[in-house]
Amino acid sequence: MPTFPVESPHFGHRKTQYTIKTNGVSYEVSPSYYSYRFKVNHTQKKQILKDVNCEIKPAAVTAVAGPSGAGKTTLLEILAGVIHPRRISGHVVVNDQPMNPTVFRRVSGYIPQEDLLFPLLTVEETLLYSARLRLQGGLANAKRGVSKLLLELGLSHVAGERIGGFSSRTNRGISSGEKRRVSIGVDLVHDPGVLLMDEPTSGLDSTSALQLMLMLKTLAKDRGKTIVLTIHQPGFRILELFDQVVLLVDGTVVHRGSLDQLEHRLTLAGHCIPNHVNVLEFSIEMIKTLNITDVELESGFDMVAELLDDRVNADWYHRFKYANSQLTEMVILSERFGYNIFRTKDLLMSKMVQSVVVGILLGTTFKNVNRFHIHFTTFFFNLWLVVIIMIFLVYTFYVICISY
Ligand SMILES: Nc1ncnc2c1ncn2[C@@H]1O[C@H](COP(=O)(O)OP(=O)(O)OP(=O)(O)O)[C@@H](O)[C@H]1O
Repeated sequence: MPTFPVESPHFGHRKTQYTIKTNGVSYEVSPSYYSYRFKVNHTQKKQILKDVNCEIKPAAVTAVAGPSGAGKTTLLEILAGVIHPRRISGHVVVNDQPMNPTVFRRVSGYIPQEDLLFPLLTVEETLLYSARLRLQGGLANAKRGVSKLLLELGLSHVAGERIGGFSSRTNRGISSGEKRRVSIGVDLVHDPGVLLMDEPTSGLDSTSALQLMLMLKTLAKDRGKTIVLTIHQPGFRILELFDQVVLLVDGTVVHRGSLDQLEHRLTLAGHCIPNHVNVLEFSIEMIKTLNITDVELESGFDMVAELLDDRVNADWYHRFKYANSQLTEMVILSERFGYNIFRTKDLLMSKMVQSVVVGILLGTTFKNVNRFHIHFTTFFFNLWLVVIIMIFLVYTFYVICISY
């Protein structure tokens, strides 16, 4: 019986390649769920993906393209195991076995559209904390991995610079392209076999976008990574780097395969692609007129006939080991938190003072309760005051924590 390979990561070591297939995947959102998230009143279920079949090939770059709202991000979240297979109909299989999202998320890297980085840490520190959390072998091994990664991502020249805020003029930090590469680095640090990226080139100028895509292509070609990304309007040179394209419209796949095949289909359907427009851009424009029944979809893969039972999933799970103990993780996270706090001394002090003042004000309002002959002793007043102040302090810490 084949087993799902989960190996402890080693930099430079060629790891197992991954193929991901979706078999008849549909995704519906129930009214209560999306009313809550999107604050709208709907009574009917909303179907976001309909019967999606596709194959994500190993050691290749696959682009999921389509007009806005086509369901690209949703498909990527399903492929990444962010949306649990229980919430979809159909199957997602990884190396011919049902996806176990818990394990899969650990052997893959999912990079959302927004860069979720700590603005006050430097590029090197950001990667180092991620490496310490995800790699075995302690600080020395993490440092070795990070210096290799900095070179690979072309970030050595900004290693000591802070990431910086997005709107802050005083703490502008590194460029958007560099931030994107750091985000990729954070997920690349444990050498995952699969990288899933939502709009990696959005907000980048054409040169930075091309550089980033060239780097991803190298990762796929030279290091055997399975790369899936969503993309909006790629330029001509970026298009050449895609090994295959999954074109989505209204939650349905209208093309999967190479761009040459897409061009061939458009020509067969009687369309003439203008010289200055690339084939993907043109097909997204023409998508409504592209009759998908005219030309059969390329049959890129055989359906997985038989899915293995849950015992295999259990086996995957037990074979996986975290790089560090929970205690070590807590120490590393506390250290990172401390760093951030230390670098925001002014903010921390003002929040502390604010908490104490508000706590005292709120606490003293209950002093008058005595006048209404309720038996609160001085002890209870003081206790109440301390509780209020503590709640505000914990809240302040929490707010600072989630802000960074
Ligand atoms: N949880 C949800 N509840 C309700 N609607 C949702 C939910 N998730 C996605 N949608 C809707 O599904 C559709 C597809 O969303 P998705 O974000 O996948 O599209 P997209 O192709 O990535 O769009 P864009 O290119 O603009 O980012 C959109 O109309 C979106 O509003």
